Amino acid sequence: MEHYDIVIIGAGSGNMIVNRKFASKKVAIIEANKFGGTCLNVGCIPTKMFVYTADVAAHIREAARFGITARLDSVDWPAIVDRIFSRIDANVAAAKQFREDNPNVTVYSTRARFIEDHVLELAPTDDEGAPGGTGAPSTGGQRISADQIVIATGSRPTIPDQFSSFDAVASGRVPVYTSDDIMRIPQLPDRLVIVGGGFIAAEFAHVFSELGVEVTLVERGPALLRHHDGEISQRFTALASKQWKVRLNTEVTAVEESPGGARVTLSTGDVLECAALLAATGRAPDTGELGLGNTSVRVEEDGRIVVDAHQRTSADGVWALGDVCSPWMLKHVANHEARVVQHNLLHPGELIKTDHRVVPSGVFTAPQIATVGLTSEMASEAGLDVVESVFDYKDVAYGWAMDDPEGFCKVIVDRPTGLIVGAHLLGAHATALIQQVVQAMTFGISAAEMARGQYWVHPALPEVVENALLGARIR
Ligand SMILES: Cc1cc2nc3c(=O)[nH]c(=O)nc-3n(C[C@H](O)[C@H](O)[C@H](O)COP(=O)(O)OP(=O)(O)OC[C@H]3O[C@@H](n4cnc5c(N)ncnc54)[C@H](O)[C@@H]3O)c2cc1C
Ligand SMILES: NC(=O)c1ccc[n+]([C@@H]2O[C@H](COP(=O)([O-])OP(=O)(O)OC[C@H]3O[C@@H](n4cnc5c(N)ncnc54)[C@H](O)[C@@H]3O)[C@@H](O)[C@H]2O)c1
Repeated sequence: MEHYDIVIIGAGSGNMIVNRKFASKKVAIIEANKFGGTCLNVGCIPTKMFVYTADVAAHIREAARFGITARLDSVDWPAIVDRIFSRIDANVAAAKQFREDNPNVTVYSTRARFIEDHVLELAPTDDEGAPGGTGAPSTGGQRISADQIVIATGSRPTIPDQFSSFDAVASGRVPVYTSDDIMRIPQLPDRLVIVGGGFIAAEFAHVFSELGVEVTLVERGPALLRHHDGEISQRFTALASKQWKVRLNTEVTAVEESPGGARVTLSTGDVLECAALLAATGRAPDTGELGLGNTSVRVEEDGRIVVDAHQRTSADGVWALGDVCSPWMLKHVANHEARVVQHNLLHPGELIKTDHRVVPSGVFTAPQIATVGLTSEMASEAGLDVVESVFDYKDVAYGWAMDDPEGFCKVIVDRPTGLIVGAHLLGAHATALIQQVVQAMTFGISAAEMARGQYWVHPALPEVVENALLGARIR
């Protein structure tokens, strides 16, 4: 049996662990699907390339408001897909080649499964599953062992259980797309039903509707993005309902084949006709086929691997990082955790801890949304004494330039300390504007210091954050 110093399962964020400091280590990286994982192949990067494309279309549609005559004549979907994936696919191939060229690294392009804490079995190499994989575990594959094993197997999309009871879906006559495959469909559907109302639903609704597709969102809860701050969720739900058809408190009760594609029956009794159906109903940690039952690695009820602050699992010498163990399924969190594991593998006597105190996120929809820290609801539940301040884009000069009627920035400040405990933005460039608040929160800069202890470029958009902070000044 081949033995390694370190084996990494999953070449998403796991792939960034190995650098030249590992040159003296014998390493194996096992990837069942594509190098780069979710973010590069089917997640953050392609979606944002589609979102930018959709934003270009939106600017053309809005041009008349600014006295510019422009018309969106047509959308060339194959050209859009080609621009995005020719770049991504080339990167994926280069990343894999780079690893294969590392003299101390062996790349296994297959699925791994634990036989015991430090022994893995590799599935036959024709197992070409989707991210997270579909291939059954092999019983006759090669076995390898390692002193240290890093589980970085990410997460996979979930499809509501009831869908498997629909004949048309179970037989494959009506495909249910997920974020894994919707970006490479051969042609744009005329009508798309998206089930779900979270991050993925909000981003794809924006993309497809700006490219000319009629979009209906079917969300089982009472609002979209409902785990966000209440004011963000409410305002976004209202704005979304103007752009797309939004069905709240609703579920899909039947899916049948129809001449145009699919006929979708809702719990309200309404029937929707569509050419394509996208499930955006959440993601689950990808542990299903890892054989964790053969190990002493503990798993939460929701399938997440239990890790301590150093990213150690309950099995000695087995680590985990990213979506497979994190309550935040976000790439910047997976990257941070990978850096912690990287350090800890190299310095077993000086372990460092993961810092999850200030984790921001952005939803690249229309309008953009960004958030960090506590929501108003969380602050109130925690019984904190806080000051909240909201400032609208329309009340700063750059908001005039953009003619933005709906954007706003909300900051939540802890009264006793003057420190910012949360910030929430809805509006253009929200995902960039949040970064300065992340910085203040991370380094303990108070709202007052942040507002008046520095210059703010005039008349730039960050003035909306400056003014929100001024509104929350305590002293
Ligand atoms: C549509 C979409 C958009 C997103 N947009 C954003 C965004 O804008 N910003 C953001 O922060 N996050 C975003 N995310 C989330 C982000 O992509 C993930 O949090 C991140 O990629 C997780 O990284 P990871 O390394 O944990 O897992 P992954 O990148 O998923 O890597 C896991 C790898 O392990 C492999 N694997 C699994 N099981 C096995 C096995 N048994 N053997 C061998 N290999 C295996 C998989 O094939 C996969 O390549 C998005 C996600 C999606 C789906
Ligand atoms: N920009 C980003 O950072 C970004 C983008 C995309 C995805 N992600 C990550 O991926 C994760 C998964 O995204 P997601 O949008 O799939 O999940 P999500 O948890 O954000 O949203 C899922 C939504 O689907 C709804 N839902 C679930 N089952 C349903 C059903 N049967 N019928 C109708 N509605 C149903 C839920 O109520 C929820 O609103 C996110 O939590 C996020 O961590 C991040």
